[in-house]
Amino acid sequence: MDGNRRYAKKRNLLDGAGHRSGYLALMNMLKYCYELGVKYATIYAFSIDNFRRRPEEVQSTMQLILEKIEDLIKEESMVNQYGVRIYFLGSLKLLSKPVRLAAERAMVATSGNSKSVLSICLAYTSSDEILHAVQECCGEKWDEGSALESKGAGNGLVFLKGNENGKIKPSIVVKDLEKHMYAAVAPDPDIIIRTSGETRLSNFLLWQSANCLLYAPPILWPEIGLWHLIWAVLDFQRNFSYLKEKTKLS
Ligand SMILES: CC(C)=CCC/C(C)=C/CC/C(C)=C/COP(=O)(O)OP(=O)(O)O
Repeated sequence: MDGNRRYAKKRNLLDGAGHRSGYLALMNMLKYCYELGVKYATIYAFSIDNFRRRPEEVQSTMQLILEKIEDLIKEESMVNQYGVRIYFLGSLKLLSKPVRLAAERAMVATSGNSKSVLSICLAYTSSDEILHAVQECCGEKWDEGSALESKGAGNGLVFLKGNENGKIKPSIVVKDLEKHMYAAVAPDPDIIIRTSGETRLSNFLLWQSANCLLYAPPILWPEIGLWHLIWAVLDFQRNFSYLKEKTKLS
């Protein structure tokens, strides 16, 4: 959702008003997605790097996020109308207690919804997600090794195998790591939309975007509309569905 502050500047508004307009644009886009039958949407709401912004800005953005999480879980919200289950992805321990608790409440409150999944990346970066997955994975393998050791099957390092040079390496496979990614709650994305014309991924879903269309319309996020979404889907259908099929087959 790039360009909220530039949108505010362009219209002589405060930064906060840019993020509020950004939130309205997000609600419209999600509604279009659900009407079109998109089952999984993942949004980059706040990165770990965003914590380095001015403290007042971090505080006001978090205040907005808190307020909007509360709105999302209201009975009459769009999330409940469309049967959307919410997940928050990221190092939630970095959030203030009220925001973290609200995020946890939203995950519990929507856990009975099953039509679509909305993943909200908060205090997220892809490198942090990958590190988290590696740590969890090694911990799990270590526990498996220790369990075997207690059964007398060897030492606690049973998950480490020697290779032909006598060096040891953990027997971790791609699937082990993927299981521990925050984003494991959804399949890999088909399309990433990044506004303001930027074609960088800025540490978003780096692992999961290996076979993904990046659509980067030259507009600021609050200016996004239905036509941009349709254009992204048509672009994907024209160029990418064939490629995806090929990747699956090879
Ligand atoms: C509950 C929920 C999902 C709330 C979402 C609230 C929301 C719209 C957050 C966006 C925050 C953000 C850092 C946007 C990026 O624009 P920018 O600040 O980087 O703008 P710029 O590119 O013009 O500097």
